[in-house]
Amino acid sequence: MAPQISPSILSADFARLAEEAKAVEGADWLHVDVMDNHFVPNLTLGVPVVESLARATDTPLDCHLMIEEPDRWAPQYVEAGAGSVTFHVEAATAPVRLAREIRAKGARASMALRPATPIEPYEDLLPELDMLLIMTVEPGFGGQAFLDIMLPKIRRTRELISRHGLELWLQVDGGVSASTIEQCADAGADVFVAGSAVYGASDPAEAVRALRKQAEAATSKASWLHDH
Ligand SMILES: O=C(CO)[C@@H](O)[C@H](O)COP(=O)(O)O
Repeated sequence: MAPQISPSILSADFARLAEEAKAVEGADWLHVDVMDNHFVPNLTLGVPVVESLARATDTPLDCHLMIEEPDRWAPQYVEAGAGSVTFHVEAATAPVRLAREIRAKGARASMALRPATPIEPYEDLLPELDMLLIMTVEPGFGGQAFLDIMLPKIRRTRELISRHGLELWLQVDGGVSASTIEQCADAGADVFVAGSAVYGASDPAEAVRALRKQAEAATSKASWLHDH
């Protein structure tokens, strides 16, 4: 799959969300950070804002739920118009049932891992998912430095995906920028969330195009793409 870019609205101006969503039309997804001040120490937005955003943009919404009780809430984000819903495995009670429910309701099912959560215990769950998100910062805030100690986990996850012959997308989120996106692509990521690198730029749409170009160039040279 060609690399995809998903600008994170956490770095956008929340008073102008519709305009900010339009400013990145041309991106593959709009990444919507849902935080409840329990799973992470920050509070953002909920179902009604996602419903409004879905009406305001043609870009599909990639909702990242950094919340407790995702089993209860995730289906409501599908109903609100999300094209992809990511829950955290650390918060989910029944991740397989939840992934199946998200898919049955018509969205892509995605599972996220905090930096300290290993992938190996979840190998058998991968066929239930459309995307796996490896956090490359501690979730909660935009603008943090990329954790390069996550690169081996990205590589191991890409190997598992290839070994099982899965179509699973591998997303990275946190500190992804012009300085780090190539390392992520080389390690095996193919969906890139970028907040400050897009909304902090003078031309967010151009920042998306530039990140995509870098990711495409790095992916075309990456061994994971050619060795399998
Ligand atoms: O989920 C999160 C933070 O928890 C991210 O989506 C950030 O919003 C990404 O922001 P940058 O690190 O790219 O500035």
